Amino acid sequence: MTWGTTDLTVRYPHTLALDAVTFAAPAGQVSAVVGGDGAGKSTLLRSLVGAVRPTSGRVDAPALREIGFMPTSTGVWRELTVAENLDFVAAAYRVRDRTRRADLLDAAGLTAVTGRLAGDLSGGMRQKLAFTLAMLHAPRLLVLDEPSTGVDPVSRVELWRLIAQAAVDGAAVVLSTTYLDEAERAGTVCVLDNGRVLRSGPPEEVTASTPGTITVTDDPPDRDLAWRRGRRWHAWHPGPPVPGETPLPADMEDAVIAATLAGRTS
Ligand SMILES: Nc1ncnc2c1ncn2[C@@H]1O[C@H](COP(=O)(O)OP(=O)(O)OP(=O)(O)O)[C@@H](O)[C@H]1O
Repeated sequence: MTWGTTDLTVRYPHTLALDAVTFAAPAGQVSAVVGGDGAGKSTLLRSLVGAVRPTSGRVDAPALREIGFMPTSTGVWRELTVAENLDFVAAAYRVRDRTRRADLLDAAGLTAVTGRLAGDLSGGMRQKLAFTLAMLHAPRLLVLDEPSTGVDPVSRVELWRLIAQAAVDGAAVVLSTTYLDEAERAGTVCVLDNGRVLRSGPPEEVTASTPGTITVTDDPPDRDLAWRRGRRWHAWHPGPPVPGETPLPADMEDAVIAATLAGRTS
């Protein structure tokens, strides 16, 4: 089963947030949506869960009770304990399977803190609780809006393990992220800018289709066409390599930035 959108356009009063976006999220896979601030990531994810009404185009998603959604604001009740958060969602979705609940808590490393207020958890633990809540009713479509933002690198690894497992167990997982190294782990990547799809496909196809030439430099000729990587800069221009230039093979971060620059300069 594949969920997704076809030619989806969403217009807010002063903004065209999505412009004819076609996006596929197959079951058993993690599909990542990437792009800068305001690219339209949240609007696409919220459209999939029925929280945003399409201006035109189509959304294919399962019934609401078969969708799990983790919004950017984490989606936990801070004044409830971990156990009470789970009870609340279990009651709402009529989940009676205590084993699943215990297994998810265990996998998320939260078993020892079930009596703690969600508001007193660390940021990473809170994200894992939010993920557990979104997963509890075994949704067929799991939509996660920037699940790892603000999570430390160790917790990010653990969170990714849980996310990948949800896909292995058969869910179609859609997540947005601004961490482009993470997108490299997804089955497919959709690069958005200004509401348009710039690239989509498996990560290696997206990086292989990087336009123009990227080089490493200490002193980029045009800082609008360059980005910092560690202590050095990566610089981009739209043409093929010029004599004397050593082009750099793009990773996901380079590919997304180059595609965005190409989209804006063409
Ligand atoms: N409810 C709304 N009303 C009006 N404009 C909105 C609304 N929600 C989002 N927008 C605008 O639509 C565009 C896309 O926003 P969206 O939140 O989908 O982007 P995003 O890629 O998720 O960005 P960010 O990572 O900054 O949240 C932006 O220009 C934003 O200002």
